[in-house]
Amino acid sequence: MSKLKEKTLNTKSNLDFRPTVTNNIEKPGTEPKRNVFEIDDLNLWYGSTQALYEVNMNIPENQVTAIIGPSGCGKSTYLKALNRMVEMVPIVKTSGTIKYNNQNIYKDKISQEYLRTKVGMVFQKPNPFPKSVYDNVAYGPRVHGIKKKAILDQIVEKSLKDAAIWDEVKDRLNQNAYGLSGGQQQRVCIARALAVEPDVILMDEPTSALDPISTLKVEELVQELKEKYSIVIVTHNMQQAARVSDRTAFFLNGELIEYDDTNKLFQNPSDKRTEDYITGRFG
Ligand SMILES: Nc1ncnc2c1ncn2[C@@H]1O[C@H](COP(=O)(O)OP(=O)(O)OP(=O)(O)O)[C@@H](O)[C@H]1O
Repeated sequence: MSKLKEKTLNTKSNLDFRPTVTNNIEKPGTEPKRNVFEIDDLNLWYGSTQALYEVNMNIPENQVTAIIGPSGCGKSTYLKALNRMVEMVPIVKTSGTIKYNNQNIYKDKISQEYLRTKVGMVFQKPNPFPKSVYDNVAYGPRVHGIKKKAILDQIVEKSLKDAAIWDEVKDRLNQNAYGLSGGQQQRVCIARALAVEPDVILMDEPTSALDPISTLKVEELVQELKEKYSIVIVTHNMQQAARVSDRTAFFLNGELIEYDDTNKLFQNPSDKRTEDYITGRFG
């Protein structure tokens, strides 16, 4: 056991210590990544119930950032705060700052529509529209005013290719997306998110409703997508976080307890509560 781990586990003062939150530790020799999101002192309330406490966390560009923690710790709330989707709940109040590409999403003149285009979201259960595969993917571009069939055709093909589903659906573009398997539907939903050219893709437990083979396909896809996009993924599955992410954040009771390089967090966590969670002592 390393000295740090031994100390963390055995020293009373360390057990009581405030969470250590470290951002963007880079491996020697790698270029530091730019932050696509910078979150400072984020608090969030549903009415009088506080769900997030003083969250400080930077999200690097072109990386996969995993959010883990027990049920009810605020993972989905945090994710939906990033594109202001959480405000669809009317009783939500926030304080603090969320900067997306250096712009304060609450103060600067960023419309919610623009933000949700650039910061796309994929949900736990595949939620295609009851339309053809083609119309699902073309939906966003059409809303943005693209009408020419040739351009829409290109966008649909590129998005489906980027979502690693083109070969499976290219001969059934006009069939209803409901006729696809759950795993295929989820990749069509990812293609639908990609079709409006986002920067960031937020994924809220995107594989929890999928079988192991479909899960593997989505995990491989996440690895490919980070070349072009920044990804934030909420997952209950710690093996999944360890497999797909570069950085991992552990939340507990609305607090960000620890945020670090994924290898570091799983192999040598700094906080006893992280250690307890990842070793299955609670949650
Ligand atoms: N619409 C809502 N109205 C009131 N409270 C809410 C609402 N949504 C979430 N909460 C509360 O906020 C806290 C955080 O919930 P959240 O869904 O973000 O947790 P989570 O970590 O994503 O949980 P899970 O892993 O079970 O999905 C919980 O106490 C929850 O009850």
